[in-house]
Amino acid sequence: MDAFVTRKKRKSSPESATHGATATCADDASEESTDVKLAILSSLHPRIGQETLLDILLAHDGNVEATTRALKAPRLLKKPGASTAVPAQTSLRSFAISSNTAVASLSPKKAKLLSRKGTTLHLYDPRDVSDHTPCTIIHNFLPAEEANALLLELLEESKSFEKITFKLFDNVVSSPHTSGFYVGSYKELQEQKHEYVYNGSRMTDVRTLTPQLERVRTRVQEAVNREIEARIRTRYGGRKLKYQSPGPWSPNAAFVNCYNGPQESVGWHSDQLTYLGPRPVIGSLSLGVAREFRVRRILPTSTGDDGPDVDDNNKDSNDTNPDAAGQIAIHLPHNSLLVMHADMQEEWKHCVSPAQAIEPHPLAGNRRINITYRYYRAGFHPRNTPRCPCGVPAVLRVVTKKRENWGRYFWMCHAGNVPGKEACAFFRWAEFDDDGNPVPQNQGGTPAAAR
Ligand SMILES: O=C(O)CCC(=O)C(=O)O
Ligand SMILES: [Fe+2]
Repeated sequence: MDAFVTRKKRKSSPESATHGATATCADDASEESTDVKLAILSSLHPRIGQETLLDILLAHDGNVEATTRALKAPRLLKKPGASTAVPAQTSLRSFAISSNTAVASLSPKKAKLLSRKGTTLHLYDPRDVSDHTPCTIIHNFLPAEEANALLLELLEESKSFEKITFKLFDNVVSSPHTSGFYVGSYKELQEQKHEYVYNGSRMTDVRTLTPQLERVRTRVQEAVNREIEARIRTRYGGRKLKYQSPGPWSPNAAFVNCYNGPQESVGWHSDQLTYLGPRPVIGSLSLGVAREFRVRRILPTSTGDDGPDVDDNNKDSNDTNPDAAGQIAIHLPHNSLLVMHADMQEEWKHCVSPAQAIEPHPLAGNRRINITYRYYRAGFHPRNTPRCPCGVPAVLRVVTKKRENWGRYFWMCHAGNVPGKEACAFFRWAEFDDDGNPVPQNQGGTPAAAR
């Protein structure tokens, strides 16, 4: 087994060098653990079952390149009676339970090792999700009748949902799914309509939480607070992250998304920090048709640009290589609660990509309903945050692409997202205390060019 972890890196062979991603995977894999190697092999050879892959990997001393070469040999693939069925589940946990040898060789893993350029790692098991992503998932979260009652209520609501429109460079585009926005009280509803700005516009359709949304909010709140505590204890070394709110998470708003059919989706993005503050936690409940939620790390580059030309949905409009970090797909079945933890929004992007096929749900047909419960922090109410000279509340963003200043937060003008309006040059570094509360600053901004 030592060979799995101590083998030195080899140079690419001329053969592998002609096969871009394959060459990279094979070279880098030589020092990694069995499960990582299996994940890579599974991505390179999706038609071959994991037990077979493990057997062949073991027979080749843990050498991924040799295993790949052997797998290309026709006798292995075309053996009469040999199964080449696509496994229903390609999760790390299933690698682990498929062989005692694999269990023995498992080591603590880092997500960055697991997903690779051009590959997608599929996670089904809650332990895999919490080990390899900044999320945790609870399956069968609500009692079945409660989940169904909420689903039916929101299917009815969703009949009047609309697509969100926003400006992307010079075009006005609309989201490839519909949504509705809910808050806890009439007062909050009025504030949302008159003080908050989203994508450069005021929201006209704001609703108060329906009875089921309200009831479920309490359950989500309790579960998410438990998950936050567990995450801090088990992953953050016992201390909350810098800027993470120390208080209990108490959701006061919910975006409800409806994906009607396999083609409806949401593109790669991070959720806006403007009203949630830094290091936010989000509780995301899925109902109806099961879909894949994909996540990937944001890779900083020396040339990356976090400047004003990036739209404020933090969409990947200027990302030329969205696959560079590899992707992890988290399976979201009906009645599952996904918690996006405090290390998610600033460091990872997520999306719900179009599906090739979906399995209709008995109550929802082709529809998937998703509720993201969110905690709008008082310190980030627009009356407490900077406003730029155009009169539009500034948006809060974080440097994620440039290595220089990576992780620094800033306020910038949002008017570029208002159709027909040009953004002004308002820019100011944001300052927070350790708990993520804004530190009062004088009002002046700095021209973007002077950064
Ligand atoms: O539908 C989902 O699971 C995710 C939705 C989402 O990312 C969002 O509303 O920001
Ligand atoms: Fe999101």
